[in-house]
Amino acid sequence: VSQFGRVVFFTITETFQNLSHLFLCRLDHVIIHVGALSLPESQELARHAAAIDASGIAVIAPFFFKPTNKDELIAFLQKVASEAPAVPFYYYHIPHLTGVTIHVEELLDGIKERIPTFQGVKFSDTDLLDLAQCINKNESEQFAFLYGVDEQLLSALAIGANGAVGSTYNYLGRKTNQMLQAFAKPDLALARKYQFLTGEFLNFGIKLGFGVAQTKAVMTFVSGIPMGPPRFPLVSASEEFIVKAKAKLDSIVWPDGD
Ligand SMILES: CC(=O)N[C@@H]([C@@H](O)[C@H](O)[C@H](O)CO)[C@@H](O)CC(=O)C(=O)O
Repeated sequence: VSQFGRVVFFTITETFQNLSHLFLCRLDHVIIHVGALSLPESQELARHAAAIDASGIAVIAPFFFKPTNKDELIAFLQKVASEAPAVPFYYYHIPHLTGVTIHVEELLDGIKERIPTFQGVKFSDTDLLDLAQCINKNESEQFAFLYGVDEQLLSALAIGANGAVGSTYNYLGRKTNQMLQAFAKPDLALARKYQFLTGEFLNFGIKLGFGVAQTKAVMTFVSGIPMGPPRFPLVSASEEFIVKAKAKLDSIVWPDGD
């Protein structure tokens, strides 16, 4: 994970239909998301992930009856993690979807004592101050900080994120790898050029109504693998979106042949 190895991170219930395709390629790590509104359901998913030798499990904060402070959130996470006591555990922070805005910096304080398998965070938030504090305060730990706002990955790298998980890597992965190489050199001007391409595509898509359904449509036309429709209340992307998104992506991916 920390060397940007190939990582797949998904929700069990969302992706069973695609598993046959998944197993056609070699993956170094499979981190299974086992979060759910119901604690027993989440625990059952954690036990299942352990039984099938997942490389890790991840959990979002429950978002109907929400934890209101760090202790409540840790207590919930601990009850899930303890069902898979030998499996590395990741907290999946995605506050704009869960509505749980407890700072990760706070959560990490003493987390290893409560959750010995704690391995890191999937950080899907634009609050880079929180991420920076997490990294700064945990330098002596080997935590993985997997950033999840693709259009801001370069900024997260600059403050020490050591991995990434995101939807655009399914279709702008090569550009992102080029960005990582430029960042490692370091050639920041070149890295920015690649980062801006992701932003350009998303900005274009957002104006047409971009979300999970549209991501599935893009992944389908890029890979040729049918991703299936989204679940209600989401509805499938329109033909108009698909035609325009395809043209835009082609103009971004192919102009210089790389
Ligand atoms: C809300 C959402 O879908 N966020 C994505 C991003 O990759 C996002 O699509 C991208 O940054 C565009 O905004 C990831 O953080 C989440 C994700 O890939 C996942 O949960 O599988």
